Amino acid sequence: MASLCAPRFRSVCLGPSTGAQQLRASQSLLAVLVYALFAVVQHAEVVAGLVDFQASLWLTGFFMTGALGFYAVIRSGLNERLGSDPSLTLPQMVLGVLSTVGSYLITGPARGAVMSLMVLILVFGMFALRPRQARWLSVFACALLALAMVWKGATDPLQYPPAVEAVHLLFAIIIVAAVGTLTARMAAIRARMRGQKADLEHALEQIRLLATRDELTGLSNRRHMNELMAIEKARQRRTGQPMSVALLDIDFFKRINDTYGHGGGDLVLKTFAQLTRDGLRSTDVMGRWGGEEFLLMLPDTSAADAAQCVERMRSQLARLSADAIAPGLRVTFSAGVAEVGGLDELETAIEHADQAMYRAKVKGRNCTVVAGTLVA
Ligand SMILES: Nc1nc2c(ncn2[C@@H]2O[C@H](COP(=O)(O)OP(=O)(O)OP(=O)(O)O)[C@@H](O)[C@H]2O)c(=O)[nH]1
Repeated sequence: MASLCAPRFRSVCLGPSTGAQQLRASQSLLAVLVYALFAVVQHAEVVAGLVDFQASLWLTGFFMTGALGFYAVIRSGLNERLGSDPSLTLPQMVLGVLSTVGSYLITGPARGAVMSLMVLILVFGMFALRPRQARWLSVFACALLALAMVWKGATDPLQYPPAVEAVHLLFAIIIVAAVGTLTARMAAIRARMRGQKADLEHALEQIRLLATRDELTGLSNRRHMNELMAIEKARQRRTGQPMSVALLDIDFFKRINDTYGHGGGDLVLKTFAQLTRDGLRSTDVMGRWGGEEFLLMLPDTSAADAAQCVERMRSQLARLSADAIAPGLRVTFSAGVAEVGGLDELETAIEHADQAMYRAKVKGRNCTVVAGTLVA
């Protein structure tokens, strides 16, 4: 029963969303509990005759309203629409500083203990504030405390003797400055770690791209093609659908290189890859198999349909004006198509496609041959 209630209680208190938003809600709820405890202690001070009841009531009203307000804003999700600090850390800490200074003003002889609360607030900031915010908060806390001390020293010197206030102020400045510096350092370390994490993610993405893509054409490389085909083959085994592969080899590519230079050859490869890829179904995958050779995988496609698809690519390529690459350049390719049969392994089908492509070359190039068919 308890285990059933716990998630429900959690969801009611922290909201249905998970991750960062739930963490924010739980932290603001924790702050509400800390303020409630603080109110209880303050009430004990009222009972002990150290704090005035009216003043305690006003202060308790102030910080409980503030804390519950922050919790309500975060629990409702409104904080996510409020700009760059959805955790509302800085405003929550400003509330903490104001409440602490308020408490210092009304606590009289026991006010020394209140100073430790200021440290607690700044330590909370260590985990969330940016360096600039942490410095700003330290200065704000010191300035506000100094004002409170000067004011009380001037208006209530019996309870707040100026000499004692001066000592309190000095200690407060030292402690707040030290904690503020540590907070700023911690924030800087966190910022550096965030940067390193982003660099690492970027590097991982680069490694993934390098491992799966052909650098020149942007197509899947041979290794990635093998992986994708193995996955597709496993799927095909389950569905019983046909699947075909086609090997496309640019004709007389050596001559293109010799005539237009290696740069011209590269441009032809890139243009060829772009053009042929654009005409494919989303499930078809085109990869660079080697040099000027490309492998096309066509799931749920018979060899005859695959050959038609390759012929469509051929007419698209024929319509391309290769003059943009080099005047008078004409690019054609020869292709071999093979169906990956029931028990045929992929390697066998690719071998058959390769042989068919070779026959297309022998036949005079710029044509497609389907494996297992007679060539006129
Ligand atoms: N520019 C460029 N050339 C490449 C690249 N990879 C391989 N090649 C060249 O592609 C040429 C392939 O030539 P061959 O294997 O003789 O084939 P081909 O000239 O296309 O003749 P057929 O295939 O019989 O029509 C070689 O000169 C390779 O150096 C590349 O990435 N860029």
